[in-house]
Amino acid sequence: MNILDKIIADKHKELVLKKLVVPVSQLEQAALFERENVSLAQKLKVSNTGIIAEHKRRSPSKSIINQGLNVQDVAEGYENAGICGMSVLTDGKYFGGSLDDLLYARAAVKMPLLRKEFVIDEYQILEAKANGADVILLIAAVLDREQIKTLSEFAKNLGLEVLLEVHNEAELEKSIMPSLDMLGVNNRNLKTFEVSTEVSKKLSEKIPSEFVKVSESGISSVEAIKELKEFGYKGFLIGENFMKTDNPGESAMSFVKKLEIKV
Ligand SMILES: O=C(O)c1ccccc1NCC(=O)[C@H](O)[C@H](O)COP(=O)(O)O
Repeated sequence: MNILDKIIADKHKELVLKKLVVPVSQLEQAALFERENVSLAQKLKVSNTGIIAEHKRRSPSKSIINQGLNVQDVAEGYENAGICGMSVLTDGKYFGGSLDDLLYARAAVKMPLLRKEFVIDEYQILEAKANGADVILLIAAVLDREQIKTLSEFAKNLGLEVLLEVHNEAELEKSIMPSLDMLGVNNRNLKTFEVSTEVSKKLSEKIPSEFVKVSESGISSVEAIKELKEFGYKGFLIGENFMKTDNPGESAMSFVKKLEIKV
């Protein structure tokens, strides 16, 4: 079993328990359920920099990254840095995140928030909405076409945007459909942890132009972003590079400033 299989097996168990503790009706009654969505796709389309910065305490590939920070401080720092949106990892077992992280980030900032989760069930999309997300992630490596269609349409009906993540051509080909807003290419192979921005470059020409292209993982320099922009990418998801520092917001701010000079 690779790490992705293990995560998904755990998600199935987690969901059985969660549904017993918090019924759908409770999620639908949350005050944030009525909140109007802020579009990440629109922000990326008009931005010169396109940074989506992630809150990531630890990960299966890197173990501990930074466990000593307050998510609200990180969110405020990122917003002050002028980034386009924030990704909040909500998986507890493998990433040290929680839905509370999403809720606290929402309380702190106005910018679009992506719930970074291994979504396999509509219930998780309701949780995302109830806890202040604007965007959900769907990972093609763990979903078939029918599931991508059902889950993305469900999210769209709730007013959420959908970032669909792929890592190879087969995943991309099976996933293209109108209910997606952004197509993300993960430079990290989630089964082997190998990372290369060449993956984004190779897949770029296969992504239809109506989708906002996002390059994810392993990005740590403005030069890498400059190169990826030449392949049509408008969004750049960065986690560890900011989170490994004592002040991710300040790191993001100096990164954005350097990028503005270069682009
Ligand atoms: O990051 C991991 O080790 C990982 C392992 C298994 C599944 C997903 C994983 N990461 C999720 C992500 O996609 C990244 O957190 C995100 O793209 C940011 O990556 P980075 O800038 O390299 O921290």
